[in-house]
Amino acid sequence: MRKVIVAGNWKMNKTAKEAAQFFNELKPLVADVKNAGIVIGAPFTALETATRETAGSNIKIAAENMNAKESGAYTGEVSPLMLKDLGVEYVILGHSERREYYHETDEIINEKVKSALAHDLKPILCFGETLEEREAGTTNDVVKTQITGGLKDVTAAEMANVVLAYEPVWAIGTGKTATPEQAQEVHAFIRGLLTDLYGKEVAENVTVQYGGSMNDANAADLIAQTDIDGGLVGGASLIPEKFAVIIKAGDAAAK
Ligand SMILES: O=C[C@H](O)COP(=O)(O)O
Repeated sequence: MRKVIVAGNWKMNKTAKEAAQFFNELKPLVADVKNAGIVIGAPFTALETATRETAGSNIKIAAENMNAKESGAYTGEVSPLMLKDLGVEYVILGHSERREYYHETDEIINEKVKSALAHDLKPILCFGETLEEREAGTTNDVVKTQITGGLKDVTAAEMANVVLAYEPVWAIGTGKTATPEQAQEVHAFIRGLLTDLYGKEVAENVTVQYGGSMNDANAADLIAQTDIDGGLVGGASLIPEKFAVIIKAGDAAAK
């Protein structure tokens, strides 16, 4: 059964104190959510607070990145063992901001995906085209390259623990959300690609989120699309009341 998951990606926002306040406000707003998964991606410095404040609740915690290695001379990096030690369950990987600002390639991202799975962390693998690539008509080529590159050597069995997030770069942080039709067109392509890679049964059960200016006003129409299974939300996930509306839209769609 394909799971709808609504995830927030706080990016470089919220101190540990602000994170505690956020969860105190969000938890009562979504306590009755039973059908959709809820995940919050928080900065490394807020992860311990986040897992403590959500222990025993229906909210799971994600890191926003990780190193593929378990330990070593990698100044400033955080390992999968460190994330597991904090009770983190998911890790966002391959976000376009990591690809753009920190030059993460499909090969680097694939190593991280495989390491996350090897350490019992669930990767949320991000991918998506730029405006130039969309205008050039190469959206499907870009999405195929990033998915096949990011999932290289990932087995059909491991796909049960993988979440995919289609995030058109031109929609991230811009307020220019893809229309439900635009998003569904690419999500249908992704479903077909997964069928080619892993077979129909696996493809039908992979959660594929949409991300890119999803908010409380447009979430329901996006998540209502056949092949959109929730969202990966940036700006709108920083505000408990707004993010609760998006979570409830996912919960309604999951019924
Ligand atoms: O990971 C989240 C995406 O980057 C979307 O961010 P946004 O909702 O602020 O456009």
